Amino acid sequence: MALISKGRIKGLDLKKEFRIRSMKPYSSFASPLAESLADKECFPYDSVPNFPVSTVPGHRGQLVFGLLDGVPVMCMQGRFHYYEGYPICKCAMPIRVMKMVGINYLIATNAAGGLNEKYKVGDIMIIKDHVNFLGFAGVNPLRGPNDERFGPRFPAVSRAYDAKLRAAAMRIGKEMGIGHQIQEGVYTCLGGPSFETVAELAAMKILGIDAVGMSTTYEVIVACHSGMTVFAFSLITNKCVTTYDEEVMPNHEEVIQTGKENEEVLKAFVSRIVQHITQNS
Ligand SMILES: O=P(O)(O)O[C@H]1O[C@H](CO)[C@@H](O)[C@H]1O
Ligand code: HPA
Repeated sequence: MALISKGRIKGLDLKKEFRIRSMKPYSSFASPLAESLADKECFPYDSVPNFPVSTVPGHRGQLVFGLLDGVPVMCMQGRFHYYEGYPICKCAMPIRVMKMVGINYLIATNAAGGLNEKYKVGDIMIIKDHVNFLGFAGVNPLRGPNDERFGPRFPAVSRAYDAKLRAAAMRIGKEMGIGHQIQEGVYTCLGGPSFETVAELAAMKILGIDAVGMSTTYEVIVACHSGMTVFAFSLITNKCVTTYDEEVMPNHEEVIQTGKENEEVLKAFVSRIVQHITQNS
């Protein structure tokens, strides 16, 4: 989800480049947060020229524009993952569309497995940093010719996750009475779609990783490259299976179920962070 503000990127014309005028407003299904927006306009991904289409069960496929408690926002219902078969730059393309429509703040959320033993299912982990395993193998969304209109060839990402917003989110969590559920940690993105092996998780623990997923880092890199301010968090939807004798295996159903159970609290959390951003920017 992202906040729309003035100041579209110079030299880029969204209407011209994406023929946005040809997109038909559409509304059928929606996640509760996007559903709760006022004055919504929805655009299914397959109506946007050159846009990828989400193939993951539980991941919807439309862009939703509207007002969240009076603040103009753009939501993605359904994101793109490398394991779906798209090049990584295409997975991150919606972030560039956001930049082009004048967005300067990105709030990225994901479902992740809790590797840190202190984490419980249902915890919210504010992301303070990431380990981009895909990038270790050269799978970086900025690979290829650099488009200078968005940002520099070699962007720094060492402060990708805004420290002030992280602190504010921590405060907001406490004010909401969910302080005990809020964590702060390091997220990693794996290629997926297979979940991790026990040995892989043991290695990741040594690296200081707290939560494991298959998204977000490539979106954050692209947002950071184009100068957007980023806040991101993981909902810990399951505990990582770190021994060979656990009865339950990692599964997507548990991920979906935990997401559903926490919809309302996440919606309120995001809404309050959005209010904080508008009051402080
Ligand atoms: O990161 P998001 O898109 O929230 O989803 C996470 O949940 C799915 C696995 O259950 C994977 O797609 C993983 O990345
Ligand atoms: N591993 C990887 N990705 C995930 C997980 C997990 O345990 N849970 C949700 N997305």
